[in-house]
Amino acid sequence: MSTAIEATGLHKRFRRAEALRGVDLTVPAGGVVGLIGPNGAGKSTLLDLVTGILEPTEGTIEVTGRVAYVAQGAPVYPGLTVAEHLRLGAELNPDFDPAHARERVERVGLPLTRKAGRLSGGQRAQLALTLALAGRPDLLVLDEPAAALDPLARREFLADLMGAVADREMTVLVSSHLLSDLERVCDHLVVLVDGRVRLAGAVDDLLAGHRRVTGARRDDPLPGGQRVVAASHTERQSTLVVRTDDPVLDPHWDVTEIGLEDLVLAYLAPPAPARTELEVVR
Ligand SMILES: Nc1ncnc2c1ncn2[C@@H]1O[C@H](COP(=O)(O)OP(=O)(O)OP(=O)(O)O)[C@@H](O)[C@H]1O
Repeated sequence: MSTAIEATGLHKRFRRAEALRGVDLTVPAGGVVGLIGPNGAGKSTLLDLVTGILEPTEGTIEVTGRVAYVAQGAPVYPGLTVAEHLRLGAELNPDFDPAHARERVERVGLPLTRKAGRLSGGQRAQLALTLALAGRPDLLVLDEPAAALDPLARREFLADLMGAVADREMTVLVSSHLLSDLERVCDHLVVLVDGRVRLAGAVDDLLAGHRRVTGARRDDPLPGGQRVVAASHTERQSTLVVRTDDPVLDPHWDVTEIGLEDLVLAYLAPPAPARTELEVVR
């Protein structure tokens, strides 16, 4: 499988903050990659490095093909009309496909003569997405594209984005701090916490490789080689999220599958202490 993004040992320091603290990441080409993490995790910084707006302090990043970037808030020129945006796009970008842009503008119902400053938040996001797609990128990067939209507009925007992806060979890297935005649309997930990648992989593989286990509380350290991602305890019961490629056969534990939201939440929580390891009986 070819690679869209390859980052190795990526650090980015600003004067006061270390936004990225050693990111190693391989993003396969094709499909939608969700970048999720809490506020301040370094998502925008990583996207700025992917798009070449920023240079890393340390490490390397390689991106394959043409890149289009819709930055946070879907910036457009408020004083220019929709038609003027299309003309500007064509002038600035030799790869711009004006027919595609015009067809899309009509389809999503953007009035050509309306100034961008008078469009709704959802329409502005659509305009920014149209301009990006018309550049026929190999990699489309979107930073919190739906943040300003209400839930319905959000859903429509993301569904439309999925349609655009299905029509062509393209990788989409889309960031959000809301998993609900991403879980319906992404094939691949990267969880960034505190400037580091805490989890990355194909969604199907991630779901297959984790289980939630519950059982009567044990205070003694649990032997075994499987990694506990998160643990919570009541007086009597322990609930663990474990990373395991092997079936958990110990009858002490009740094992269930885990949904994507709970899986991501487990990785967003502070890491479980190393001693809480679960015995896996093969
Ligand atoms: N230009 C900058 N100058 C100084 N510090 C910065 C700059 N850009 C980002 N930072 C800092 O780097 C850290 C990561 O910020 P970043 O915007 O990449 O996070 P984020 O995950 O995109 O957050 P959010 O979800 O809030 O947009 C933060 O501590 C932020 O204050």
